[in-house]
Amino acid sequence: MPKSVDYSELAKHDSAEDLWIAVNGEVYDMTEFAQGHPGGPDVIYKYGGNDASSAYNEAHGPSLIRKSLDVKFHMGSIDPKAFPKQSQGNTKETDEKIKESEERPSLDSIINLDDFEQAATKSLSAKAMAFIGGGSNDNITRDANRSALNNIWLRPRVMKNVKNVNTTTTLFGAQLDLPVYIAPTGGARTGGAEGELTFDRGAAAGGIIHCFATPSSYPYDEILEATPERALFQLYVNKDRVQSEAAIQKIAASGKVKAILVTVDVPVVPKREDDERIKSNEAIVIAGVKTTVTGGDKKGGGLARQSSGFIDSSVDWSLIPWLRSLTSLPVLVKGIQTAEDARIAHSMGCDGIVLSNHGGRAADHAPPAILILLELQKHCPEVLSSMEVLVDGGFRRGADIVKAVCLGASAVGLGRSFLFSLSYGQEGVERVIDILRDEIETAMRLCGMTDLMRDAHPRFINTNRVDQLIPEEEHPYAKKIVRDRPRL
Ligand SMILES: Cc1cc2nc3c(=O)[nH]c(=O)nc-3n(C[C@H](O)[C@H](O)[C@H](O)COP(=O)(O)O)c2cc1C
Repeated sequence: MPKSVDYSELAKHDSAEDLWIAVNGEVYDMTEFAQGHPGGPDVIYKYGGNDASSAYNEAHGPSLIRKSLDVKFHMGSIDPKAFPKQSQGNTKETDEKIKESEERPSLDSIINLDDFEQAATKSLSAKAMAFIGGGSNDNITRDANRSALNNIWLRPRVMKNVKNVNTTTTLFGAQLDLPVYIAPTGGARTGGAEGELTFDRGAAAGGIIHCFATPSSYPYDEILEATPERALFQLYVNKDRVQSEAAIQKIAASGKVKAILVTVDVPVVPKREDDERIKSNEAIVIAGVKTTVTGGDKKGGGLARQSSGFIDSSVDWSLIPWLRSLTSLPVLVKGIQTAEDARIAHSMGCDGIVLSNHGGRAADHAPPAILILLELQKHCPEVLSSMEVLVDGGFRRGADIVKAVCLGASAVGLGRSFLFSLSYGQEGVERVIDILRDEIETAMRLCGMTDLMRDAHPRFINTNRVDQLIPEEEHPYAKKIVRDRPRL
């Protein structure tokens, strides 16, 4: 019989050094856990001594907290009616943010992937939209991902009998109907429905594959249970390596995970200003909680930057042999942005790489994803022919995917579009896949291709408008300046 905790007892534990919160009628001691929370400690501090159910439920599956914490941190049960009116404001906050679903367009009226983003503004909170939609700093790379794709032209060939077309492919032993996967997005429940669980079911129904993220909204065993056959797993290496080892063992034991994508492009959480603005406003209401974060520094809100928490920023290439010693699953490095690093990954014996700038959420001004693919074509085509090369960032049209495959990509990942589709549950996810299938097949037919993976070739595209953006390996004229006399 769990101990019963009353509100006055909960309310006493409201500081960073002694932090209890209530979630869905259960009280947990979060003092130790808060610092390692993937979303940063502040959001937990904010609810110290109080009910955090609404905020928790927006981004997490119901059982995650119970399964992530040692049983000794479960302090007992609390009757939700025990909360005084003002502290039930959390629910009101969510109600205000989750707008009336009647405003939302019907799924039938959604005809492209941008429509999903537009529709999501009707059902998601401003905070969720900022978290999902935002990139780093000025969003230069986020937006350039798309504009670079838009600057690559197709070269349609005609009279090719395109009555029947084939878009299927194989990725790490998984048969896919399309060379497309759901890119890993932490806390997918922020987009709606059952986050990762909905992605797994939707990907299976639509004949593609989902890569679930280390900071998932649900415990891994629940995600794997919802996965009929196959999935990919994205790994952020934890400062506490034991936790990463345990995660790898758990996902490998399921037999469903086909490959591990280890993400290396965010050794620190960059400055995500869209997200930070909203978080920093909320930080003002952190009342009576002792925390070193006060809601702003000279660079801005700063909260996202201080939530890098669990990611190990000391990771270097010795990571690859370490991963190899733990698992025989294929290992891909996610976040490769130069030909130099693609070559190193190749020489380290990785099974693949993911060309990605994290959807413009890592280094702002990093190159657009499709241009990294061109850089590899120019400087190290051997990498493309001997490893699986995945790419993500800004892909929104079937023709975008055809362009990437023409340049040698094995498959293309999409993050935000799938998150926005969650507002419509599994049907939304399947609809994204159907739209992409239709657009890919149409682009193939219009260009004279019948079998995508066989026929795709750079001759189907014209990259003249972006070719001057592909760097030489050495700067054409600038040299590192070594001073030959001491500074004055
Ligand atoms: C809300 C959100 C959360 C993300 N979380 C992760 C993550 O936990 N791990 C990771 O490797 N990439 C993460 N990504 C990056 C995606 O895997 C992918 O690189 C990016 O979304 C592709 O760009 P797109 O959104 O323009 O399709 C995230 C992206 C978004 C939008």
